[in-house]
Amino acid sequence: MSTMSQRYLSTRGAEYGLSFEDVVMKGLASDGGLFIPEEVPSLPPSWETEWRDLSFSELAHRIMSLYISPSEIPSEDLKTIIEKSYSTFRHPERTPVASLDPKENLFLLELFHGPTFAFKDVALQALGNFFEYFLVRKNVGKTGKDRHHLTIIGATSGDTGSAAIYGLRGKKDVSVFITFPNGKVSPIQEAQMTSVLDANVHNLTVEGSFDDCQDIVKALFADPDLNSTHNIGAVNSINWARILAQITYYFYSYLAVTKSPNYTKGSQVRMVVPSGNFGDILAGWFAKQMGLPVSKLVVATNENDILDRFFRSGGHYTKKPLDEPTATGVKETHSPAMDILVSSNFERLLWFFAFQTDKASTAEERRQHACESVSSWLNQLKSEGGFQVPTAVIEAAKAEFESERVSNDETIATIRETYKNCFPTDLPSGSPKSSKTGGYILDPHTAVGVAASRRSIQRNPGVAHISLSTAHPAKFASAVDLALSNEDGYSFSEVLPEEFIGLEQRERRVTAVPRGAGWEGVREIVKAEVEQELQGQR
Ligand SMILES: Cc1ncc(COP(=O)(O)O)c(C=O)c1O
Ligand SMILES: N[C@@H](CCOP(=O)(O)O)C(=O)O
Repeated sequence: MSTMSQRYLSTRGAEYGLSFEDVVMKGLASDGGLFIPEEVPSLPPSWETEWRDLSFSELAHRIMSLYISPSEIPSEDLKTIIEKSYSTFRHPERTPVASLDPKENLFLLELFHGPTFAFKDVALQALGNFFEYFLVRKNVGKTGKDRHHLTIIGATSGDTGSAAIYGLRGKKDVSVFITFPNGKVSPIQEAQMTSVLDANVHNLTVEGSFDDCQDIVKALFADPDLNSTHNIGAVNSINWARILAQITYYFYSYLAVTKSPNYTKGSQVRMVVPSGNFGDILAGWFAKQMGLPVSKLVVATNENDILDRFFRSGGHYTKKPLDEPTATGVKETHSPAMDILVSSNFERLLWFFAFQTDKASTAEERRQHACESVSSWLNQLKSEGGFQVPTAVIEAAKAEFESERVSNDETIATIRETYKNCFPTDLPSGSPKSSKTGGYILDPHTAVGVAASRRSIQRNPGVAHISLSTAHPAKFASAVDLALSNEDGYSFSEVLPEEFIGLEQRERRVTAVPRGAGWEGVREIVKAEVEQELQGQR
């Protein structure tokens, strides 16, 4: 038997009553919507005492069990999947917390201790193992063409791609295609992806931006031809498993911070999240909705600020700023993984706020209305470039969220000021700091979050802030060098993990999608490369 939080529906209403396996394997719903649980589960009443001293994997097991029926994945199997996923992390705590600025109650949640040094590993190590688990089960006793073969298609601005590749390389019955914007990911990120030569890994460069790559992926999901011949799957945060796996570190860090000697007992906790596609902070919202006592979630954007404009404009979600109608798309910033014009996961959040604020008397009617509202908003986004949500929806959103926009200059200044002024004494092993001065070295995405945290602290003195550190600075050498090259004791080579040494010189494999080939061109490449890969196995 499954509970409502273990059953899933599409935000646009065409599919409902799906299992966790269905939504993981499909990725995107057939109506273009995103899968969400029919209900957000509540926490057991004694969760805080019971969960306080659990390991990261044990905590993940408790949380995931609320969303995955044991009739689908027996509890012991789920435990094995989780333990395998996090055994690849370098730090025993998996996502440790450091006291970045104890005087200000500012903590940093380090999410970069996984194989590719970014927060995406937390979800993509698990997703790779979920795929493997379901494929092994589907293929018992099958051979050759009868085997279920999954074709993963993803878009990346740098981090999802490498984390997905590391989560899936060499796995049986799955091919992974990653599209990324040519020249717009950092050299280390590009090398991380293209130096993986396993036969089931395919990198494709696209002329354009991350949004162009994301549009190609969505068009491929909507293509009946490809879907009837290949089983298409997703690794982007459109895949529900990505959001689910990330919920764990919101609980883990809350419990870690409230146990820290640097935490003032009883003070409220805010969490600040550098945001692009809204997948990371959405997991925080699920945690809060389940009952995690976080007083506010703060969305931190770079100059690609559609989310910040939504909150500040009273609920207008629009690709182009109202006062900048001639703006022509995504800006290139020092935090390139967040150079995203449209945040795909926002649809999930809007669905819940539409559902919660609807006045209909039954949950069934409210669900249907929420699907209708979301479908109409997303249609408007496509046809008119934006939409306005009702007052009740923006008010509900503001009760849970605040937002900050951080400029390029502020990003660099924050990396510099942190290096000069923050010398945490409780640093986890593998944290990036100068061995001469002890100054902490932020990556530019994390710096966007820290700058937003500083502003939030000014308005809310005494409130504990957990700022999410989403990547290791070594992935973004140019921004870090720009901020620190003149600073005493700084040397980039010192923060370079041994895993990155020589990476850029390794042999690579990548296919360039011809300019103007569009999603149809990508489809033909996918078909040809899958065929070639399968022939190689026969
Ligand atoms: C390093 C880094 N920080 C922040 C983000 C933004 O996260 P999200 O897209 O889940 O909002 C990304 C990309 O997604 C990233 O790679
Ligand atoms: N920043 C991301 C962009 C893709 O977002 P996703 O979270 O939806 O996979 C990246 O690094 O690729």
